[in-house]
Amino acid sequence: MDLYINPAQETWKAILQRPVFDASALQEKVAAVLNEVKLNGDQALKKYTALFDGVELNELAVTPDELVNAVQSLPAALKQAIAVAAANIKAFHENQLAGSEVIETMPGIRCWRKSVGIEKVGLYIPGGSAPLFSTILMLGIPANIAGCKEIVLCSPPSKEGTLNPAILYAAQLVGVTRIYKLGGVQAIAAMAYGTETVPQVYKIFGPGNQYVTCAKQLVQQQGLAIDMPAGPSEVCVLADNTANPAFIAADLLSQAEHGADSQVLLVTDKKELVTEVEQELTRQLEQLPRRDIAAKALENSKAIVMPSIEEAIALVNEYAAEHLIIACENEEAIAERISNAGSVFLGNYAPESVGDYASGTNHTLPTNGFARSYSGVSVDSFVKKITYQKLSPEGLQRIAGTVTTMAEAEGLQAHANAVTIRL
Ligand SMILES: NC(=O)c1ccc[n+]([C@@H]2O[C@H](COP(=O)([O-])OP(=O)(O)OC[C@H]3O[C@@H](n4cnc5c(N)ncnc54)[C@H](O)[C@@H]3O)[C@@H](O)[C@H]2O)c1
Ligand SMILES: N[C@H](CO)Cc1c[nH]c[nH+]1
Ligand SMILES: [Zn+2]
Repeated sequence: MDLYINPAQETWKAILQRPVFDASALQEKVAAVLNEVKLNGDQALKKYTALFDGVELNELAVTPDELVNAVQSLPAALKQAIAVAAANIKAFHENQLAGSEVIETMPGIRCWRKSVGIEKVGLYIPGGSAPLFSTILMLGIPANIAGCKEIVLCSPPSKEGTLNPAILYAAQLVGVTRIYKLGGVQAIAAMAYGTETVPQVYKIFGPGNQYVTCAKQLVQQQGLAIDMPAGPSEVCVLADNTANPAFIAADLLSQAEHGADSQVLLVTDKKELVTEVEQELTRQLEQLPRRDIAAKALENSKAIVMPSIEEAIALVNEYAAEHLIIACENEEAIAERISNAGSVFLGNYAPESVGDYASGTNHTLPTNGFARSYSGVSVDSFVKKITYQKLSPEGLQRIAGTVTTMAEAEGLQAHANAVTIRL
């Protein structure tokens, strides 16, 4: 990790940059794949699956036999863990479905708003380097609560042309309606445009690598809704002298192991803590099966010593991390002052990985500074909010003058007439 001590404010922006890659070359490559799928449908999907995933598929859809086998083959302990996680995620998200209260703005004029599930949604489940079946719970459960009717899922196949049984099990558990062996740009293209096999959806959800994220952004420019740019995972730990260096190192490594393009940050007012955390990182890294990936991510990562916790909070808000852990005394008071973060973990006993799997909050979160303006996925992401109104004859009489005066001032006589004709 690069170390910065008391950096001047003018340097923060440069220090807090995410790992950069050549976005122009990426966009060109992604746009070409999107276009080919749009033109050639399934044939292009199979071509790119062979090219990028190294497998020739005859069938893109998962078969009923594969679904049955997945349920049978999954260990009972994993099914039990998935059940506990799913129950917590359901409990947290169910509470988000807002009721439709009727507001009488004037006597005889009643207005209300109702959340209606987006009919067809597409879920992208990453699977390039790890089969993230937990993401199915994070997307499928709110989609279900929202009342989405068609829930399409795409995830990259293995070299043997299979999907991990845990992916197939979780998909069935949350009520996914169609499952396809498709990854990367080709998966996003299939759901965005539709092909002979894959139905077109109205909104695409889910995290992914740089190809997936770029494809989602390009189809958004073409008019399709997406959840948000949820790219390489990040965590920022804000720590003072009450923090435990071994816990911090474990938290940093938990996100570093996602991918070489992940970034983790330690921000503290205690210089010695950095040395202690670095020693722990070395010790814990050696024991990780994904140590090569995590070690690469640590090369993109930073430890920043600030003169005070006050300034550390300002820097953390500037960074807008996907995940923020506050391992400080007065963590609740500090949390009140956080204005930019995807999800916040308070105290020494809230490791970020509990949020990744099972505490109940959603792990599909904005990365790359997008937490300044985007929220993570919730039930809201899966609904449209339709407004309604009903007026009585007396209600219309009451508001007529207001509307006709305004319509005539805008020079829109037909608007005014639509009111006066009824009086
Ligand atoms: N922000 C969040 O909420 C969140 C949540 C979970 C995971 N993530 C992130 O999701 C990412 C998952 O990435 P992943 O790679 O493991 O899986 P992935 O499923 O996103 O990507 C795999 C696909 O990428 C495509 N691909 C690979 N190399 C390519 C190339 N050279 N050209 C074109 N396409 C190519 C392939 O089609 C492959 O199927 C990680 O970066 C992780 O940090 C983020
Ligand atoms: N940390 C990821 C979001 O950035 C989510 C995840 C899934 N599995 C493990 N972690
Ligand atoms: Zn994670």
